[in-house]
Amino acid sequence: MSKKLLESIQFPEDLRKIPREQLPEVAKELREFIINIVAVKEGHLGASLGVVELTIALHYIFNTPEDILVWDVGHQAYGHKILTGRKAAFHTNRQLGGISGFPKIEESNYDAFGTGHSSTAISATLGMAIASQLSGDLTKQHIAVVGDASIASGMAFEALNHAGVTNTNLLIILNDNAIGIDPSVGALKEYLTKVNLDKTPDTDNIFEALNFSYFGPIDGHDLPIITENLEKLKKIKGPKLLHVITKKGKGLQQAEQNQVTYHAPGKFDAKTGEITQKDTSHLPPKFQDVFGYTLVELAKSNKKIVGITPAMPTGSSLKYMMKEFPERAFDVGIAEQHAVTLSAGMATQDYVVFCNIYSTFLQRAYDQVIHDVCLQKLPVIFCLDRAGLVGQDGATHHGIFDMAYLRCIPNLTLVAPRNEIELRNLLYTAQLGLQQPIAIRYPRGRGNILDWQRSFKKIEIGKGETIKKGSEVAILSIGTMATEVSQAINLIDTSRKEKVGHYDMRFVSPLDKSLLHAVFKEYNTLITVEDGVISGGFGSAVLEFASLHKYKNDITLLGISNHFPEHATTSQLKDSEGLSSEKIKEAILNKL
Ligand SMILES: Cc1ncc(C[n+]2csc(CCOP(=O)(O)OP(=O)(O)O)c2C)c(N)n1
Ligand SMILES: CC(=O)[C@@H](O)[C@H](O)COP(=O)(O)O
Ligand SMILES: [Mg+2]
Repeated sequence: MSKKLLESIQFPEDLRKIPREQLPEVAKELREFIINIVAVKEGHLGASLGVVELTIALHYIFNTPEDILVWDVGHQAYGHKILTGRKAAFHTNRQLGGISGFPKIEESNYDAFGTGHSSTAISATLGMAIASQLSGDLTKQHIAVVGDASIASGMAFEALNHAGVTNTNLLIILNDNAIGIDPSVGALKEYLTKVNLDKTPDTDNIFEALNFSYFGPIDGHDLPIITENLEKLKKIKGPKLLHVITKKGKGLQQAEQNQVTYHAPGKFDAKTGEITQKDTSHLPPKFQDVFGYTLVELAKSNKKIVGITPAMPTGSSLKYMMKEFPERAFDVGIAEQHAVTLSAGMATQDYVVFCNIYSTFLQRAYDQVIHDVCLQKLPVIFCLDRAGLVGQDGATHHGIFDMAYLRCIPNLTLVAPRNEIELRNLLYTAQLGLQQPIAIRYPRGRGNILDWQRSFKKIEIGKGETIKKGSEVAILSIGTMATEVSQAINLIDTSRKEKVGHYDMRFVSPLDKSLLHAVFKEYNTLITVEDGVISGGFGSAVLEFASLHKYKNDITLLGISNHFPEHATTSQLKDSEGLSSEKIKEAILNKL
């Protein structure tokens, strides 16, 4: 058997030694390599398969890492990682102690800029290109690879607007596969489709109107065509954009045909592409589905309800409402800032707006939350999915800051249900008519309750619940951390267990002051437990309360200390952050 070409490649300099006509064979091997490992280790699949040829061509034609290559989002950079020194480590992708699923500046000098959140690549690359210009380096190339859904985001447009009046060596590769995680949306998507079908006269070219030299569209799976175009572009000065048409999931039939599922399919058969089926019928629901199905239920009787998602209809399960009430559910694309202010606008007109955003992505719309929603006391209902530790996506995606960054905003109610039923009841309560905005945070994954579709009950705003009474140590938990706390208490022997009380505080803002006064008076020792950063979070709120009321109790805060947790399973992460039931038990025993 002939030796595989990929075996000879550790770094792009090895790739560049391979004759150009053999590059399609490298592409075939690289695809197989990605499929074989992702099939077992899981991760993002379709996006990387779609850019195999592009990845090879970029490293072949440009002198990376001297020429700078930035991947937007970075979920498509598996081929890039494999060709830049991480082939042997690729089986550790997204695992504890392994390489990151996204480009990471400290992982390799080929990862010019860390990513995970979308639409940052043009700004970052432009920054590098301007820096090169200032340093007098006029030959270095600066390349940003951006997807069709990501380029429609506000940040990308801001960068295009700036880049167009520079004379930098900036090359944007628009990787247009007409889909994000879900199908791309909006007028720009329609425009790109027209360009692709050659139905737009050149004078209308939107990128040329922004002073870019525009090239394409070209077939992004045809290596001779891509390499030829990149060679040509190397010699052209100033900002330029190459429009490349690719197919997400290219090379794996199932992934090409079912692009949404194969964005990140979990385990699958590398040969057939068949996803390893798990029987989930006996499992409790995912929190996202509790949101999605409950919203449909509520929207049936409350005609004022609308749902908004920035590009995550599948991940958030807003897709159920989009199917049932297409005129009242909106996917606005990767546009978190717009999603928030759009919600504010609709709320002024007395619509009951459920704006569902992953906790980590709401970070991008912080000013809109403060300035457009909370300052005006508009009763937008924020549903923050993926709050807490999310697992293998790692540092860029953990939803661990929301309690700290939202709790300080006046007029905003901040609540974390401890289970599916509470989430359902909070969604119900929120649409009954609130006088101010509310943020409901809940985690990735499943809960514990099978019969969660019970009749609705109103939840009193600002009221916590006593789960278990004790005498010496009170545990104050927020959200689904209640489960770990209950398990921790159950691990303690009966005589000491009785001394431990457990309170689900539910609301981070407003705090349940009467419950807190009672707890501070009954117990000497308090432990707060949260799946968020300690600085400024829920435990900090309890400390502020203690200070204000001059309580001198012993208080310990459990949560995430001042660092960025990496990628690993959520249970591994909970353990390393001191938030597993075992670690919480130890913290309790230390106090007994
Ligand atoms: C700010 C932000 N919002 C949402 C996401 C979630 N997300 C990850 S990939 C993706 C779609 C990207 O689509 P596109 O840019 O077309 O790349 P493709 O997956 O098609 O390669 C989305 C919405 C994100 N990473 N960052
Ligand atoms: C790259 C990205 O941002 C998304 O694909 C993200 O990984 C989705 O996360 P969930 O799997 O939690 O929906
Ligand atoms: Mg796309």
